[in-house]
Order: sequence, then C-alpha cells, then structure tokens
Amino acid sequence: MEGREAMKEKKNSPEVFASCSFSSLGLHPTLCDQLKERMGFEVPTHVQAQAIPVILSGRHVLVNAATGTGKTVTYLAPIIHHMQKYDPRIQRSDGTLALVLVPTHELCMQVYGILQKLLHRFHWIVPGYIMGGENRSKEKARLRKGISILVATPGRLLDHLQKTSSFVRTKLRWIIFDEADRILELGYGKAIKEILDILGSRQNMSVKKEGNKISRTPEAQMQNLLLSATLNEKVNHLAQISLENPVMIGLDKEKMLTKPSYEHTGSLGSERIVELEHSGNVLSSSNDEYKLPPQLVQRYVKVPCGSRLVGLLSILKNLFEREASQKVVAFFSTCDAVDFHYSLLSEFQWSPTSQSEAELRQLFIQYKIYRLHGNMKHEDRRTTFHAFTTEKSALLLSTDVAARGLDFPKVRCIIQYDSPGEATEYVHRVGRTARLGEKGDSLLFLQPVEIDYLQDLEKHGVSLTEYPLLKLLDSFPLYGRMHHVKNLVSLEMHPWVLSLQKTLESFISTEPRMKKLAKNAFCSWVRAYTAHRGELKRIFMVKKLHLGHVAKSFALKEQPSLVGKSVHKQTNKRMQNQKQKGLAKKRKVSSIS
Ligand SMILES: Nc1ncnc2c1ncn2[C@@H]1O[C@H](COP(=O)(O)OP(=O)(O)OP(=O)(O)O)[C@@H](O)[C@H]1O
Repeated sequence: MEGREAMKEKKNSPEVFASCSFSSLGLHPTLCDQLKERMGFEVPTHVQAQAIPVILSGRHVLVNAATGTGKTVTYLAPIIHHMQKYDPRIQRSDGTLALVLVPTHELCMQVYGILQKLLHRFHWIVPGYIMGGENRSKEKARLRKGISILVATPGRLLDHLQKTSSFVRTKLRWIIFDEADRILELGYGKAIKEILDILGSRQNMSVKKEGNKISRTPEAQMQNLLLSATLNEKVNHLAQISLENPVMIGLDKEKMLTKPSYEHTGSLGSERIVELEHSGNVLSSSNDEYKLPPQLVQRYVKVPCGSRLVGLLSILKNLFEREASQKVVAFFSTCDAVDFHYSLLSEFQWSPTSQSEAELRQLFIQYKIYRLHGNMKHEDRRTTFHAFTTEKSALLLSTDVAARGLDFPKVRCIIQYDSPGEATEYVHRVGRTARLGEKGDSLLFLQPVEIDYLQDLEKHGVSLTEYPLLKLLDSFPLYGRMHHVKNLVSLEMHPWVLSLQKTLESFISTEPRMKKLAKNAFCSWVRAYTAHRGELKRIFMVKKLHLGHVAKSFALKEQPSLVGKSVHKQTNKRMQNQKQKGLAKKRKVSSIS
C-alpha cells in the first residue's frame, strides 16, 4: 500500500479521480471500508465511478479505459458487493460463482492478491486461482473444497472443466475477461468458446445437458464483463458470443459499429456510457485510437543496428546514474534475448573513466537486475514478480509476459528495446509506467530502416518525439576526456560507441557461456523479426537487415556469414513451413514470449 501522503496528493488529481465516494456508487459500507483500509483507496477513479453502478445493475458491460486507471477494482468490487449480500451466506460447497479470466500467470497472481485484500472482512467468500504450470492435483483439491471467486488462465481452466468432476460451477453468475483482446491474441479463442459452451454461458444458443455441459436458462442471470485498455474489433466475436445487450464504457460513439439505442452521461461527467440495442458487432475496425496516460512522456531513439547494444547500455547507465532510486522495465522480443542481456548486464565490467585494473573491474550497470519470461521456471517467475514489485530501485528485463495488466509500483521508465509489433502491445508496454496519474517516460528503440513504424503508431493516436542520443554519448567522459564530436559521419563512429563496442565484443569472445547465450539470442531475435505480420512486415523487413550488424548488436565478433548462414537457412525453412501449413498470417506469440 502506498503512503497516505502520496495517496492524498493523487486524490486531488481531477484527471484521474472522480468527485464522488465509493459509497455513493452503491457499494456496501464494509466493502468501502475495505477499499479504504486495506487498499488505501479514498475515492473512485473515473472508470470506477462510471462502471461500478452499471455493473451493479447486472448488465453485461464492455469497459475500455487507459492503462493504470483501476479496472481491476472496477469489476471486483461490484461482484463482492453482490456476493456478500447472499442470504443464506455463500458456502464453499456452492462452488464457483465468479470466474476471472486473465492471459498470464503474473496477472493471475496479482488479481488473486487484490481479492485477498478485498475479501478480508468477507471470510466466507473464498478466492482462488488456477493456472498453467501449477500442480494440477493441488488445484483439484482446492476446487473440490470450493472457490467462490476463481482467477484462471484459459487453458488450465478448460482442462479442469473437462477433467475435474468435483469442480462445482452450477451457481456461476459472473464471467470476466480481463485483457480480453490479449486472451484472444494468445490463441485462446477456441478454448474460450469451449469454456463458454461448457459453462452454458454462450449467448444465442439453447443449452442442453450433454456430457459435462450444464443446463442454464437466461433466468440464471449470467453477467459477463470484458475489459481492456485496447478493446478493438478483434474482440467482436468474443463480445457477440459472451455478451447480451452490453453497455459500453469508455468507447467513443463514432467508433462503434452498432448504433446505440440511447446514450447518457449521467451525473458522472464527460465520458460516455452507451447502451446498445443488440449484440451484433460492437466495435468497428476504425476503433483504433488508444487512450494513453496524458502525463506519459513518449520518445523514440533512432539507432543503427550495430550500435543498438551500446545505445541500450549507455541509456541505462545514464538513467540510473541520473536518478539513483528508480525502476525501469526493458522489453525484448524473445526469451533468449532476455537471458543474454540479463547475463551481460549482470556481469559486464568496465570503467570508461580510468585504465586502472581495480576500476576496470567495476560493473558497468550497478543496479539490481531481474528477468522475466515464459521459459523460466514457475517458481522463479513468481519470485521475480514479487521481488520487482517491492524493489525501490531495479531494472527488469522482460518479454511481453510483463506487458499486460501488471501493476509494479513506481516504474519510472519503459524501454522498448525490441519493437512491440502491434500498436496495442506498445500501449500496454508503456502502460506499466505513468499509472494512476504518476509521472512516466517511455523510450522506443528503432533502427533507421524501421522509422515508418512511427507513422503506424500515429494512426492509433500515438506520437513520439526523438531522444537526443548523440548528446548523451557526448556527455560520457572517456578516459578522462570529453568527446564532443562535430561533423560526425555516423553514430557508429562516435569514440564512446567504438570503445564500448570493442570492450563488449572482447568480453563476449572470452566467455564461452556468454558467447553461447549471444548466439542463441541472435538466432531467436532474427526468427522473431521474421514473424511480424500484416502491415508490419513492410516495416520490419528481414531482407533489410544486415546480419553482420545484428550480430554486433549481440556483441558477436564472428563473421556475419558464419552466424548468418544458418539463420538464413532457418528463416527460409520456417517461412516455407509456414506457407505449407497456411500459417503465414499468424504470429506465434506464445512460443516467443
Ligand atoms: N480508487 C483508487 N484509488 C487509489 N488507487 C487506486 C484506485 N483504483 C485503483 N488504484 C490503484 O491504481 C493502480 C492501477 O490499477 P489497475 O491495475 O486496476 O489498473 P488497470 O486499469 O487494470 O491497468 P492495466 O490496463 O494496465 O491493466 C493499482 O496500483 C491500484 O491499486
């Protein structure tokens, strides 16, 4: 929980908070007390003020609100409000009444943690979670005992729905899709359909008892909710099959496909709440302007491929030396790239200010470094997640597993070292900072050949200014001398870049373990680069890459052809395979992150 003073300061921020109280929204007084005492929430945010009364009314709802605006409590509070009113009281034998579907393990744990706090005074409502990678039999035992509010990742949930006969869900009333668009992007669409079928919660279908499917009538009053900061046309199908006459919150009328039957702004101010006449397509494909926190400072840095690594290290050094206490998250495209950079940054020693032995043995980046990706052991992921949450000053290197929903407090800067691809991912990655009205910076690395990506972001209402990298490089003294280089032909020729690159390359070449990590990272990075899809293939063209320069960005000295040949082979083979399987269109996100 944050300090009371910080919370008070935030409370006065009218862009973030509404001018009403939680109790005025209709929430039970004990729940309002919990929000205040356990969470430190004095007043609702705008999205909470708008959505909580609508969700309390029992309607199906689609919520689109910027990252870090409090969507989690928006859906949890009304559900808890209703559950604590049940008479007789809910018992464990009632099984699951509410199901929260999330895309990642970390988000699963985070939502579960919030539930534990909110349910402190409602001990008869039991929270729980199930997710891939956990011990199935332990989960089975927990399900058998009964979990009132269950947070789950889709694959594992489907597994238990199909195989765990003691999983009681006949009284299920709520299904929530948190980060709905991401759940679909990860390829869970089919699993979701099956889940809805098994739960008898699919709209426009007559539900019969068949096998392990259950019977449910409309009177059972299911209420389903879909939430994200980037609700777009991709969730149309999910909205169609899971929502009935949904109310839309935070979506601009002109971007919706379906004509609203009426619209009201109520007493809650400027944002729209729109009720829809029917459950046809709800979002048009032009609905692609994403809301970003207005205080977020967004920049890009243009770096030639061969100098990317030096650029990254220099920027990180500057960030942590400028402000000792801060948290930074850097995003990479693959697990191997995270592993390589994690080891490099944790071990690389060099002091550019002196030639003395002792000083040369100083770590270049002297901060705590963490890593997070999908190939790590479950236990390690959990430890990292908790450790980085509590750290005051640290650097987290991650794949997109950390891009969605995670609420690490006080992250000051987001670095996207590898491009996020889709604009939605850009929005969620930068959304790990500048949360709830706090300050935040973001920096996107682009090679000169990728600069058109800025136009792609512009189409989604995202605009960035350039970061002065050259000025930063000039500011580093090299062996006691400053290097202000006039008429520099290219950034690669800057003395600081040359010197650091040379030191990095000799470090890697003398450490076989590091060299192996670098080669693996290089190969998977190129593979990920070829996996961009649609319009983005025009911007991130593997043909435009100079593989020798890519190798340099992993501090590899090898002849480009040596490493490059095998990668070209792999890339071609992969593309052929994709064509054959008709998979060319689809980017395999899960294998990368
Ligand atoms: N009413 C409130 N008062 C103070 N803090 C709040 C309030 N509501 C939420 N918060 C805090 O704001 C932060 C962001 O909330 P949350 O993670 O729910 O945002 P989100 O909109 O779901 O973000 P994302 O889109 O990134 O998932 C959390 O630290 C949460 O504890």
